[in-house]
Amino acid sequence: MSSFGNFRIPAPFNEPVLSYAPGTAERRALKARIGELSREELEIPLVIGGKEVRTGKLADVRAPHRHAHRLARFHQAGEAEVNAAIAAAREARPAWAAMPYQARAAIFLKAADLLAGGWRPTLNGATMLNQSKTPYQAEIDSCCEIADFWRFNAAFGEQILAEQPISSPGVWNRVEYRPLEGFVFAVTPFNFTSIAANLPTAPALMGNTVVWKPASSTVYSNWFVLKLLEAAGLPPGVINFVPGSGRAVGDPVLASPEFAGIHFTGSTAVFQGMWRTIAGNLPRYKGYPRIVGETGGKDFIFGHASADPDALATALCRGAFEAQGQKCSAASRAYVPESLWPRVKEKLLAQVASIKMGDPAEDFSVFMGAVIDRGAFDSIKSYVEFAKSSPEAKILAGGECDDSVGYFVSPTVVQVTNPRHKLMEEEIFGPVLTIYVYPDAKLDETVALCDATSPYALTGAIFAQDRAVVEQLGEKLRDAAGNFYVNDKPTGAVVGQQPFGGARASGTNDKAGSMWNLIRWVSPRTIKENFAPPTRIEYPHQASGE
Ligand SMILES: NC(=O)c1ccc[n+]([C@@H]2O[C@H](COP(=O)([O-])OP(=O)(O)OC[C@H]3O[C@@H](n4cnc5c(N)ncnc54)[C@H](O)[C@@H]3O)[C@@H](O)[C@H]2O)c1
Ligand SMILES: N[C@@H](CCC=O)C(=O)O
Repeated sequence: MSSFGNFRIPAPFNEPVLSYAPGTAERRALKARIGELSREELEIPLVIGGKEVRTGKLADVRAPHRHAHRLARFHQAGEAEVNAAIAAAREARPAWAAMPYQARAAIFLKAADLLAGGWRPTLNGATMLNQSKTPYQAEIDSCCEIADFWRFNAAFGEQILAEQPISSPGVWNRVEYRPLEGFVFAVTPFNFTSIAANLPTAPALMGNTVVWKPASSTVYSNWFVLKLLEAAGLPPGVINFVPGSGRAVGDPVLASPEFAGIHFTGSTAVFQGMWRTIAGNLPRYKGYPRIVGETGGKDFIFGHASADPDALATALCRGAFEAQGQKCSAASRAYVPESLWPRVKEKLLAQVASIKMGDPAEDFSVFMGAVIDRGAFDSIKSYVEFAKSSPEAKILAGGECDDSVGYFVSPTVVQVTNPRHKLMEEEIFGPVLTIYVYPDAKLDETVALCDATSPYALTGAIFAQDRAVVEQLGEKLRDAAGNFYVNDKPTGAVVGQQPFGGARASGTNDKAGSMWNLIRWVSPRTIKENFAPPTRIEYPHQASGE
């Protein structure tokens, strides 16, 4: 980009969601690409300073719905590779930081266009195979949300740079938004390919260089994100790809004096552990590292007697079971008034009974795939078993767990008599919805329970037609969710429309895909230039006379 024009970032737009309905071109292209991907097992290296590195410490990535199907083996990083990645980030930083903002943004804008075009079936196919997502769930994640992150972030970054102070006569005040001094550590979760794409690229857009640790279970789909960025022209060393176990990568990264910030999404326990490590390491860092983390949730739907019962039941079903309930935003606990329960129950159970579960990459008619891996399966199963043995819980639907072919947990609806039941409090991160039916007359105390029952505050939804009630619930549940929905399910936030993130134990609420997130990756420098600097030290009041 030359300096002979004030170039503007093209206006961002949300990538349209394709339908994949029978007979469509996108369906044919996706099926063909899934076929190709399924036939080839990858061996995935680390990528440090643009060079592939093989450690020989291999781990598998498998298709959750068919664990016999190995998608890839990947090389895992140890301390030596982490140190090499930090060195590569250091080396790449000066040229990357010096590149004009518009030139950096152009790489991500190009990546978005490549993704929306020829790369679409690859990213969606890889996500369907690796995260067991249906065509729709893959499309909104690994195509649309990634493209949206890249296009909107480019525009938000431009907005930040345009934010300038006023100047008095004879003075020109300026603020430059410098990248952080050091490297940024991006640590990404398994459940959204889009989050894996956003966490390293948001700090990179603002001029930082990055060490990226993907989740071990999804190194396969994440690998294609890296290849796409390379195809769009990302220079070597800007994002260094270092898969490996959490501690093996995390500990040496957090011990580095050059560590300048972490961009994390994952569980609350891991984030809190890393925060403690960072606090302990503080004296060795050059500055105060930026700590940005979006974490767990125990997301609620609160129904009022004035709600449309069919809309409420549908939101419960879609909100709880899409993507196997493995969205941090998934509806996990619900409060339904007695007066509405018979109709809601009937509709919900009919919808759940109609859910087809299976291999979503093979059979496009399924609604749910498998949960990500053995660890997730065992953990979710333990909650289902707990519900089965609890005198305060009754399983209304589902409750079957079968890992013979894939890690399948059927969509499970549990009714509890105790609103403080373990299943109402803890994040399960699977297809389990727990419902407490409350007496209509106890609305106020049930709302208070909803607010206080879990340590999280990520997403929440209320269903009511009575406007006064909508206002009242919005007020009383103000701090219970960072993303709050009225008469809609609590999942499916769209970049540019519903900036995403929660508070309390759910994270730092820096809102992924927003200006507020990008501001965390810069360290502003204020510059005052005086056009006529004084040449004498005296002030006018010192002159003689009255
Ligand atoms: N709030 C949000 O926006 C949001 C979005 C998606 C997922 N999530 C949350 O993520 C969780 C599910 O994802 P997950 O199972 O991948 O989470 P996780 O915490 O198990 O893992 C997240 C990442 O942290 C890494 N990690 C683990 N220990 C580490 C350590 N000591 N040092 C460095 N890295 C380490 C993992 O390898 C992985 O890459 C759920 O709790 C879900 O609610 C939150
Ligand atoms: N942003 C996604 C959730 C991301 C967490 O897993 C949603 O709104 O459903």
